[in-house]
Amino acid sequence: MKKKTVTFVAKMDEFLQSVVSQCRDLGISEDFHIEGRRVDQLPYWPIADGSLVVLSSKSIYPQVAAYLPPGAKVIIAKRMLPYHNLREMLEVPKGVKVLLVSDTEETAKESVRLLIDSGMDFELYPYYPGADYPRDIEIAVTPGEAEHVPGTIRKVVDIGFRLIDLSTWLEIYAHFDSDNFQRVTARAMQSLIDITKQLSNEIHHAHLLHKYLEAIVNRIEDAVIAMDEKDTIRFINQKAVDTLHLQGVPIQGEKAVHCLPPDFYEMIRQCDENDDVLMDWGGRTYFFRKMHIVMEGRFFGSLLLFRKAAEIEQMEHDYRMRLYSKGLVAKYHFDDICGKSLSFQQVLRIARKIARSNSTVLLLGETGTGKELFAQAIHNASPRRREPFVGVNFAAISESLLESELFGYEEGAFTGARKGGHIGWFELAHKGTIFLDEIGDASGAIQNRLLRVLQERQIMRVGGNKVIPIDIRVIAATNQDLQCMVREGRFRADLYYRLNILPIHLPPLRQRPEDIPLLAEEFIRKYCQEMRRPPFTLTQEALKAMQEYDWPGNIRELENVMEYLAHVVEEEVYAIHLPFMQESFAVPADDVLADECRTLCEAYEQRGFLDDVVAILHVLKQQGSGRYALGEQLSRQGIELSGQQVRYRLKLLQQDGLIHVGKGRQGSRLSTKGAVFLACCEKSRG
Ligand SMILES: Nc1ncnc2c1ncn2[C@@H]1O[C@H](COP(=O)(O)OP(=O)(O)OP(=O)(O)O)[C@@H](O)[C@H]1O
Repeated sequence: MKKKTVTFVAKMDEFLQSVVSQCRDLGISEDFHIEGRRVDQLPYWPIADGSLVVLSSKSIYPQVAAYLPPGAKVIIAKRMLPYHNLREMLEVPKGVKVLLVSDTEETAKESVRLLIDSGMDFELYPYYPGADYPRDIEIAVTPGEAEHVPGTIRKVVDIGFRLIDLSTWLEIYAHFDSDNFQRVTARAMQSLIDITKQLSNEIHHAHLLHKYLEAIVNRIEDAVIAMDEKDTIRFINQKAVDTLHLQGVPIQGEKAVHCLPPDFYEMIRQCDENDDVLMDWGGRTYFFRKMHIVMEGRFFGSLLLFRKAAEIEQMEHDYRMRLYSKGLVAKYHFDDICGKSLSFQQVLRIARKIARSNSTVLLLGETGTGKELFAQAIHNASPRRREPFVGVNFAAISESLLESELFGYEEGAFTGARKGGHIGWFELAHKGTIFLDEIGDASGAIQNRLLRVLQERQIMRVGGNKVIPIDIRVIAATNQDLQCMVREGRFRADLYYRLNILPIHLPPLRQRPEDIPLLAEEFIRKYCQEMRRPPFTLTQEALKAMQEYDWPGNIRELENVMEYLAHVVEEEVYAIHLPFMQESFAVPADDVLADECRTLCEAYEQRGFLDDVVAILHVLKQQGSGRYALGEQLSRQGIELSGQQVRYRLKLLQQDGLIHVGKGRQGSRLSTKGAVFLACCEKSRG
């Protein structure tokens, strides 16, 4: 039997195409011959006689009327939203203003009604070409009419053309007295069941995702609370529940003001967005941060993160310990640097200022003036203090190793290269400071590579081809005259200018003698404490000698002298105790003490004790010692003396004032006279 014809008429092709696919999906094409006409095609493509005519909307009837076959039955299609596309609508945040865009006022309003009926929770505004609309709307939804969306809209969700609804199909089947409509409803129901299944799967997935996120947030070390724009708590993790002692209190979905501790709520209310603050609550200090949750430009609430400050300090401590274990830590601070002379105070002031900047520093000064100390103090006073401090000494490492140590190397870069490659000092110093000590000793080849690193702030490992960006602050130091080296062509001028941005000149100790007593006292305290012995004092005579001395080794030399004295002197230090005086003091021709020592020397020789006595005094010159340890030391030198013999000789030396014998376990030490005596004996023996 020939199929009856149903002709659909619409303004747009897209509508007709969607009808064709709907007919195919629901099996309608098996019962009827389906035709489609655009309104503008009707003058030259007539509708067949006997065809049932279905119009896409009432509004086109006046344009169609003239082309209807005589006696043709006309139905106005009722339309429904394509539910299988509504999923996209779920991505639009709830409660926002949405523009519903269609081609006519009638269809726009109808679509709004359909969306509201389907439970969509938006503020919907119908829009059609020429209509007015609130300008703050940023999202539009359209049933296949995207070309009408105004240009101010940022995001468009096209849910596709509205479909013909079941009641219209029923009308079509009824018109032709066909019984097959049940099959159509069965298929329509099946497609609804499919959509429902799909949605329920998605809800299941969303539920799983929520659980998954909950598990993650519960594992975060921070306490986390998320509140919506009305201050209702939407999420709280276990850490926050424990910290605020909220176990068993209903929280999720409750107003924060009703369930959080009042003083805590007040505190978070006053906190500014994105501000890291330390706050005291419940007798503890917390590190606190509040962030606004903004999506699609709309405020959705706040996220609060907080944590005990002590925990953060512990973390920082652990991190520093890791750096310590790798030796990447600067231990000195400006407070450890002694010196009250005007010239030194001036240097300290400049260094403190420079520390705050990120620029390259060049420390200049003789050996032992404190260049490394300053480099560490500058790092520790800089914003990079929590990051690594890596010291490289160009004088202490061989040229062959230097390049690979500085820049690292890739696996297989050379014979003996470690598996997996090796990270270089520049990379280790990333985010921190690199201290290039004795830079004047860098070879020409290394100077070239250093210059490139300083210019480009990136390195390439030896044997590698990957450029690694590095963020480092450079502090260089030298006791050489770099300017002179540049003039002589031994140091690259461009490297010198790259380094000499913030120069600091450390004065030699001889130029600030007023600092000597203070520094000496500091070192006496340090070494006496270390050796667990009572502190000694410097006599005026000793201090004068120290202030007149040249100190070629500067503060390092002063420190060594104080360490030496801590070993060899008892209570008071005279000039003669000072090692640098001993050479000049050795055998002063007209000195009474020297005469006395010479006589003693002869006396010991006559008694046959001289070798033993000189050996004993030598041991005690190196360090103070108890009787038993002294015996052992002498035995190692091949001088075998019984305990009794050692005791006897020590008694003689004490009587002659050559040693001081300490109380109890303190042991014996060389005296000033002992030092002169030793010098005399050595001199007389040649
Ligand atoms: N102003 C100071 N106060 C206290 N200690 C100091 C001071 N200056 C230097 N020192 C001490 O002197 C010793 C030498 O200092 P440092 O190693 O920093 O000198 P340097 O100029 O880098 O020497 P070099 O050029 O030989 O490497 C260190 O033990 C340091 O602690």
